[in-house]
Amino acid sequence: MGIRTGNEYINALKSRQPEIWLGGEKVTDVVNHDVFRQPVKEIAKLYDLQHDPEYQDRITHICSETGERANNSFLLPRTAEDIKARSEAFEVHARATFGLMGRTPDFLNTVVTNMAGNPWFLDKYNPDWSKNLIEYYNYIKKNDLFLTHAIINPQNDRSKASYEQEDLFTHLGVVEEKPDGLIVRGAKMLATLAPITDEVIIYSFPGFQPGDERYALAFAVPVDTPGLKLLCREQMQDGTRSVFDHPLASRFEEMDAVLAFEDVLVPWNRVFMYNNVEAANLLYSKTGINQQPAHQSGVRGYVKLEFATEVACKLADSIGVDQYLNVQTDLGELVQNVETIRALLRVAEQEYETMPTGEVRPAAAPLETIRGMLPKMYPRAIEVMQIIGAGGLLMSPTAADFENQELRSHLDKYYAGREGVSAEERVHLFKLAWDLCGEAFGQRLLQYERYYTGDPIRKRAIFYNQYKRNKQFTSVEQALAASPPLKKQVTKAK
Ligand SMILES: Cc1cc2nc3c(=O)[nH]c(=O)nc-3n(C[C@H](O)[C@H](O)[C@H](O)COP(=O)(O)OP(=O)(O)OC[C@H]3O[C@@H](n4cnc5c(N)ncnc54)[C@H](O)[C@@H]3O)c2cc1C
Ligand SMILES: Nc1c(O)cccc1C(=O)O
Repeated sequence: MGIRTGNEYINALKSRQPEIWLGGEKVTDVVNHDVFRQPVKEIAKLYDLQHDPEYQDRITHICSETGERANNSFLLPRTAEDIKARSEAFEVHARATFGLMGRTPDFLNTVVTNMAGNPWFLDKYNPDWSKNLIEYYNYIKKNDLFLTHAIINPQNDRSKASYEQEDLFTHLGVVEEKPDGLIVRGAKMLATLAPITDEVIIYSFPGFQPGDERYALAFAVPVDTPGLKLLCREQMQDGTRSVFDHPLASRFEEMDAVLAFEDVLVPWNRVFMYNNVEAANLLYSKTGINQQPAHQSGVRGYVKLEFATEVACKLADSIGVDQYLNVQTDLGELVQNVETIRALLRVAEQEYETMPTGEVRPAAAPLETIRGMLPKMYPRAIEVMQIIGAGGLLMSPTAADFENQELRSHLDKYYAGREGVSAEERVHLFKLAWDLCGEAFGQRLLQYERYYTGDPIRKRAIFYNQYKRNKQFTSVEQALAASPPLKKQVTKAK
């Protein structure tokens, strides 16, 4: 099949009946459900871009092995040009959603591409696992499927290992082996966009301890596999609010779900790892899924930060406050943050690392730096937006108010911005900003930047420890060497 169209994606959703729970009810028609209708359309647009002559060659390539077209996120980079091709695809996808949808199909495509592109790692433990992964990669690429993933255990008691939780199967683990596969039970989170995807992939961030063997597993199943429940969080928009009043929230709600597996059968050919704490702890670093997906996240985060910065600038301009030094300083800081991320991305792409397998990866240090900085820079952009918009952010009338002829002339007068900015324009812009900096929708977007890549505190600590391990600190040694040891100096002074 190769690249799908938006319609093909939607038809695939229609052909399935996953068990989705939202607000105490089962969702039976996800495509036409108020909460999911528009997000489905936004994802469909991404699939359609692959067929748009303006974008096709920028975001897809002809696969040399199959002769079929595939998204560039399925390309395991082997040259600088491949990295560029991927970067371009990531950016096109991100710009289509202003970076507000983090788990668009390209994200997990990069994850599976890297797992399958490094079969040597799983081969060491069990050649069936790597064979299964390669087959799975070929399958999702051929059918251009959309995956969600859940790699974190539910919080429960974080001070205890999985096997120490009150119930052995609170966290997802293997119950038993059957002739046709594994029976798994328990929950995993935080599966973004799960209700509108085709497939679920399960693996984990490192952190397993001896005793956790049954939890040390990786597999993939269709989202409508019997026994799999998708437990959605409360929606942050109900799908009925006006696009004028909520220009972003009405379009880009990325639903998140806990995945609860109730004795689900995972066929053997979909098992990628099982019963191996060491392999589970090394999967993330050894197969490059700490690096290549971070490239996608970095590009998307850059687009989102730039968008938030532009909104803050337009907000300030619309009410004439960007003539003040304090406002200019805050906005300048945001623009410099955007430039910092852009520069880090370019360094990561140009100073790529070549693996013994021939794979090239954008450089780790700048990608890790983005990982560390975005969780601070994005909240800062939101704070600046709140400071600049001030009380005006709370005072916007609605589309219905503007449509009322009795009110209209009053609104046009009292809500106008600086000269040249009409009331409707200003209010529309302020509503867009409020979606980002006030609405629950915007708070989730902020929480996403803080945590999408794991715990930023522990990630930065790991980064420092790696830095220390690889660094000789030679310049400090050189500087110290210029002055003789203290004993000699004292002697000399005598
Ligand atoms: C909006 C959103 C979307 C997401 N989408 C996905 C997705 O699609 N798929 C997916 O798998 N994951 C997703 N993530 C989950 C993300 O991977 C986790 O949120 C992240 O790894 C942090 O884990 P946690 O939320 O369980 O926090 P916890 O690990 O429970 O941390 C809670 C707090 O305790 C501290 N803490 C916990 N343990 C320790 C420790 N050992 N040492 C020191 N401090 C500690 C942390 O610093 C933090 O402040 C998403 C997260 C968000 C917010
Ligand atoms: N956050 C990630 C994820 O959910 C899967 C794979 C990689 C990452 C990451 O940020 O490195």
